[in-house]
Amino acid sequence: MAGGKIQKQKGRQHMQGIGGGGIPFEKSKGQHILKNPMLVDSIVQKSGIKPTDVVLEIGPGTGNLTKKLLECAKSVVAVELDPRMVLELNRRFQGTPYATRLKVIQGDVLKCDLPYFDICVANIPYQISSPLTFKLLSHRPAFRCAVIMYQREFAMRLVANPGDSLYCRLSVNTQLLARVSHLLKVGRNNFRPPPKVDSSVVRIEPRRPLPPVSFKEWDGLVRLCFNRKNKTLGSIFKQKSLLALLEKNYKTLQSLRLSGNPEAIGEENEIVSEDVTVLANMVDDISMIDGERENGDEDEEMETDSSNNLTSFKEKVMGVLQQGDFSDKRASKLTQVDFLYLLSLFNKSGIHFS
Ligand SMILES: C[S@@+](CC[C@H](N)C(=O)[O-])C[C@H]1O[C@@H](n2cnc3c(N)ncnc32)[C@H](O)[C@@H]1O
Repeated sequence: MAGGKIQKQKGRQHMQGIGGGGIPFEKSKGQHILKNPMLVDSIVQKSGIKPTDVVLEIGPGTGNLTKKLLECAKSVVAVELDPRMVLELNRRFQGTPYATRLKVIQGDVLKCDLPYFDICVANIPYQISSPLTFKLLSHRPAFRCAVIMYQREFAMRLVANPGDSLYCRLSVNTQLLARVSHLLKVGRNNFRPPPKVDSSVVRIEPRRPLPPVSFKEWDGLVRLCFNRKNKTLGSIFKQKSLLALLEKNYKTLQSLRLSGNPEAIGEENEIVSEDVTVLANMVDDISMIDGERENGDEDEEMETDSSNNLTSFKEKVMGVLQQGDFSDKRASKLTQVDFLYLLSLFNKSGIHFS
């Protein structure tokens, strides 16, 4: 493995330890280098890389994982933010048989265009976990699988099932687009310097084909439901402000349709063409915290006998929930299929969430 001994950096709290070539690690860039060769081997082995594969590595650092990837793959494209690491990486592989099969892109992976790849294998900086995951999932053509090291809690949210305490909007949205499975638990002492949290390696396999749903609509509905994931859908959809918003959407779409405006949503369940871009955009606020609102921060519920315009719209919404037997259900227990069914029922009644 590359890298010398860890040295204490007095007075430089953002730098913890020295990497290969004497590079001080920067905490702000999530620089925690894998130091356990057996773990690196295990990650590569579980990735199932074929000799014909192009592998994308994000954040190669000093190249400990990169070297093992180069041993199995046709080629490796590595995207690294830190120019010092890029220099170190080039120095490490220069003059070796690997040099011609490694391409290093210097830059922020969230901002650069990703090339074609079959598999992504990466020990990523944890601060970009969410946007990076959805950037990968919106990449086309879709890759075969990604094997990624995440902070343990983030990983457990990705793979959480209905009823699990960590089941949240991140779980539902990721699992709509991909099959996710937990591969390995990784203790913090496998890294230099050790991070404050434990980690897990997760496998992500994009679904092909993707479910026929507008992701903007999907995320609109899921966001509402998980805002209060332990409340019944009946009580969530009784909120006056929510009903008013949905009704406004409903009326706008009705009038656009009547006027023949092409921007109006056409056939129910039609998939809009910009969907893939939407995936990358909709994740900005999908973080580890699912944003459930505290009790006491409740919107006013619509009275059943209120005689304003909203009453009939509320009945329409309640009718949709009853039709699918959803009134007493909670987001925390709903499966992908449940959400897809609920969305289709709403859409069939002309109610939309984007
Ligand atoms: C957790 S370290 C992994 C290093 C190496 N792959 C290993 O396992 O030993 C994360 C690496 O990602 C790089 N990095 C941080 N932010 C990045 C970004 N936005 N785009 C690309 N690389 C980034 C860091 O400089 C660092 O080298």
